[in-house]
Amino acid sequence: MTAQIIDGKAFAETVREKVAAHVARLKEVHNITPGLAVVLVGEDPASQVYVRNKGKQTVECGMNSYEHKLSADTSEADLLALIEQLNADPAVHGILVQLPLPDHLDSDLVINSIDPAKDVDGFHISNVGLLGTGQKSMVPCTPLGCLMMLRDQLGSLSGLNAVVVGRSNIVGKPMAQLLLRDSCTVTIAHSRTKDIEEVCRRADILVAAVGRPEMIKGSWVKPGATVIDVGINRVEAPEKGLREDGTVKTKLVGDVEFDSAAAVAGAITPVPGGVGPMTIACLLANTVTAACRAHDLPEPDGLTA
Ligand SMILES: Nc1nc2c(c(=O)[nH]1)N[C@@H](CN(C=O)c1ccc(C(=O)N[C@@H](CCC(=O)O)C(=O)O)cc1)CN2
Repeated sequence: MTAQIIDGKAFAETVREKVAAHVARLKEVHNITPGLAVVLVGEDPASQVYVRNKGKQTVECGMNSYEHKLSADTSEADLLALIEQLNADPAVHGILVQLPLPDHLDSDLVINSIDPAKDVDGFHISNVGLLGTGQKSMVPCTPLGCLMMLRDQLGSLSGLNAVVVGRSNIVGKPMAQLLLRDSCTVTIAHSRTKDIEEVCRRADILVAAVGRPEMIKGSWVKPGATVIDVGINRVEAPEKGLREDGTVKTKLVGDVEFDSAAAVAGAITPVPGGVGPMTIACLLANTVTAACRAHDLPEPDGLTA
């Protein structure tokens, strides 16, 4: 294995330390405590874990955490009423609705009902438009985390060929916008892309965000490339044996076949322990940024795009 492993867990820790330091200053100098409201609808087990971790890390950084757990059959009207209440609450600087939402709720409608200034996920249509036109916006957490790791690894990204595999609104598209803003030559590849392996092999920066376990093989990676794996896929791992109930144990893998890619790449993020921890760290960073903007105060250095 030749690639340097980019330690997202350690990097996220440094981001959280910066957040905590800025929160302490906001409290001491301005008597402001940033507040993050997280809304969870339903009982999806993975979402419950993410929401618990968000609340815990928010408090650990010195901010206020407001958790709203709603039953899976919550009506759209009730959810929109809660968001309206949070929009109006001056103690709440950031609002996040955990995705995915149950099928009967219209995610676009719900996200677009959040005050764009409090939209710490950066998913509101106004923030999408601002990012796309190079204006100040809230930046989606996962792509922001990827960008921070890339800048830390490579310094200037200017002129590099970047290929983003995946065109989701949450990761692929905003990731491409951020790379373009850093003057990369950007290609978005997806399920219909012709010669996708060849397209990927041209990438100095390869970001995998397709949600297909180990789709991208080492033979798709340009020697020395920086590979960012956004995928979090739970797959059966017969090599780990059986659980007590007789079912096969599972493990997490990314969208990149790690061993073969690490043999070729210059640097690569692992799964777990790569992009995932940066997602929550960047959410905390966005919350401090939102609080600073709400009070017309200078934003923290190095925590925005
Ligand atoms: N409103 C949002 N919903 C969702 C987002 C989001 O950014 N905003 N992203 C994902 C889930 N997510 C945060 O919400 C998230 C995913 C993964 C991790 C993480 O730390 N993963 C670990 C592995 C965890 C495990 O063992 O399962 C890792 O990769 O090391 C954090 C946050 C969808 N919904």
